[in-house]
Amino acid sequence: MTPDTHTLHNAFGTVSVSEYGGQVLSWRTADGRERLYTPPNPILQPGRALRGGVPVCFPQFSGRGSLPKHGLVRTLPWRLRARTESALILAIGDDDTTRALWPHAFELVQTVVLDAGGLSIALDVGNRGEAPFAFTGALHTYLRVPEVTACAVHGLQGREYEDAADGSAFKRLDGALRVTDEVDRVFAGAPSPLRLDYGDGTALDIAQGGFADTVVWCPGPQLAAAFTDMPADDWRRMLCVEAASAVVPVAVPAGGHWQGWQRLSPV
Ligand SMILES: O=P(O)(O)OC[C@H]1O[C@H](O)[C@H](O)[C@@H](O)[C@@H]1O
Repeated sequence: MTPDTHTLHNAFGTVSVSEYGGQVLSWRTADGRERLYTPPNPILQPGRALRGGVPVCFPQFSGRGSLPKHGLVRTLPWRLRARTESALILAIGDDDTTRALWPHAFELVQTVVLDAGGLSIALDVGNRGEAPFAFTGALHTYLRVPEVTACAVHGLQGREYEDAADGSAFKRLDGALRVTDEVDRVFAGAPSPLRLDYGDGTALDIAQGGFADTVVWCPGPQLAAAFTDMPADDWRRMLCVEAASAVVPVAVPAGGHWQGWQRLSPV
């Protein structure tokens, strides 16, 4: 059965969110420009992560633990909890599948808002159990770009990062971040906002809160050629700028909540 996709259209554009993974799949600004990358023929298969849009990674970022890569919720059904003229709210809680791998009672509530400020996605992590838990995670945003090698990400210059594409070596970024090959960088305690200059006279401001880190990822030509779920040359069409808490796990006390968000504002 194809999971439902919910679409919201207002004066500021159109956004679509799938119940599969609670994943934002498309965001068009009022000028009709698609701002998120998804492959032309996305592979929708139960249990398989859907590439593109904004996957929600929880309770584990990437391979930083013993759970499946990027955690559990990107391959599970979420449900629409509410919608307004400017927001779609989706939620997921623990079930037998999640408890078998991660024995905690949780509820995630994702609020996707389309307004004059652009697109904002807020994630509320609730601990419904009687003991504290800790998680890592991210809003793994795939930004659509006209040509990634023409782009520059400003705001991270002078910052130290962990280079996951080079044995997790720690390095320092000189100048703007540019992409000519594989990039997989974790900036701990990253500043906000960043500015993505598309290289065509337009830009996107990327702000975040709650999430401590920013991860910038592009597979580059070699990795992309090995992917079965996107065309080999599409590494040029995407750049992931992810609001993440990847380095230091977030602790949520019993009955407590944590909130993190990312906001994308066209300039
Ligand atoms: O291919 P996926 O499982 O969706 O992961 C895609 C990417 O996510 C993050 O950005 C990680 O830093 C990368 O190392 C990883 O390759």
